[in-house]
Order: sequence, then structure tokens, then C-alpha cells
Amino acid sequence: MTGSQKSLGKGSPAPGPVPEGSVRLYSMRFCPYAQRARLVLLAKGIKHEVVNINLKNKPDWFFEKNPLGLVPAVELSDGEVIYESPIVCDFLDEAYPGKKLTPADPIKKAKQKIILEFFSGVTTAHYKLFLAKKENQDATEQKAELLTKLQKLEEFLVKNKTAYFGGESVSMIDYMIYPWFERFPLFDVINILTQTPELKKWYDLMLQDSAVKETITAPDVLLGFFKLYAQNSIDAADYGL
Ligand SMILES: N[C@@H](CCC(=O)N[C@@H](CS)C(=O)NCC(=O)O)C(=O)O
Repeated sequence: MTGSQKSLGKGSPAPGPVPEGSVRLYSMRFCPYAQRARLVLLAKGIKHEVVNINLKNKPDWFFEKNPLGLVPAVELSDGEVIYESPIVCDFLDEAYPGKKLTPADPIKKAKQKIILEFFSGVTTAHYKLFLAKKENQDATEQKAELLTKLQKLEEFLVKNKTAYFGGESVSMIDYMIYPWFERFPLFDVINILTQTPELKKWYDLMLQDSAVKETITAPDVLLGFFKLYAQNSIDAADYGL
């Protein structure tokens, strides 16, 4: 996605009801959790609109949609709101027709959940690296921790002997973890993938996926966002926050 996008902040009026037959995603352009939901909406071909929320200056009404005040959240035409990215993505897969992204087989489904559970450690390690870089600290330790986690993640692929985490084609788990890989180049971490060749092959395959292609943000745009975020001086108009 390129170009500036409007985002609603404090004082912005709440959008009206969601049109029948459509879904509204409350999002933020650079949020990896929201990207999970965008990937699933696109992969399944669900008709939707995206409303970006200014997370530094949230409108009061947003807490009525999601009391946690987090994106992503999806609102339906009957006013129901679902939030927390794994729950949003499972809901969309179950409630809407189109390609099923989650395996029906309970064992395969459980295995995807195991990988997702493990992956929360990768997101934590990534966040620690983000904070170290934000504070301009030496991040060698944080990078090493992330590499260890990525090597463990790669073992799932090696053990399964499959190209994707859920088998020979893209499925829910791949979409759940992909957004963080898009963010690794910010911290030179993409080079780490040379040490995890199977993970690198998976990442290169993901870059060919049509939903991924539609949601991808260029590294220089992400870097611009990161720098402004680090300085706490984000330009809401440019960065859709
Ligand atoms: N557990 C949540 C995490 C979502 C999350 O942390 N979103 C961030 C943006 S990337 C957010 O909304 N931050 C606003 C805030 O912390 O106030 C999920 O999986 O959906």
C-alpha cells in the first residue's frame, strides 16, 4: 500500500453503520497485527472497508468498538465487533465463504496453533530489538535472541518437510507470522535469514502471494515510519496514524 491515507483521531466523528454485505476493519497502516486481518480479508475475497485509527490520539468512540483500544477490530453490519488478531482471523475464516485457510483436521489445526504460540516469542524478541534500536542502544544481544528464536521456528518447516508452515500451500499460520518478516529489514535482521535457509525460501514464496503483494509496505516507507515513531514526532497525515 502506498500514498497517504486518512486516519481518524480524537474529535473525528464515528463512521456510520457498516453497509450490508461488507465488513469494516479498524486498522493502522504499519501494524503487523492488523496486517494479519488484511491478509485474511484479501485471501478470502471478503468485501471490506478499512478505517485507519490514529493510535496516538484515538477517538473516544473507538473504545466502544474495542474496549482494549487496539487494532485490528472488525465491525459487522449488525454492529457486532470482533477484536484480537488471532480471534479476528479465525472468525473471518469460519464465518465467510471462500478459500478455507485453516485445516479442518483437528491435529493439523492444533499444530498450527502450536506454531502460533511459539511465534509469540518471536514477536517479543522483535519488539525488544525495536526498543533497543529506538533507544540507540547496542542491539547485538537482542539480535542474537531473535536469531535463536528464528532457528527454532525454522525447525517446524524442516520437521514438516513442507514449503509452508501448514503444508504445501499457504494457510492461516503463514499469514499470521508473515507481517513480522516484512519488518525485519528495518533492523538488518533480514540478513539473519541467510542463517535459516528454509525460512528464507518460505519468505521468498510468501512474497509471491497475491494477498501479501496487496498489503506489502516498502522497506523505506516502514523505515520512515520507524524513525518518526522513535522520535515521537509522527506526521499523522503522511503516516496514516
Ligand atoms: N493482541 C493484539 C495486539 C494488537 C496491537 O498491539 N495493536 C497495536 C498496534 S500494532 C495497537 O493497537 N496499539 C495501540 C495501543 O497500544 O494503544 C492483537 O493480536 O490484535
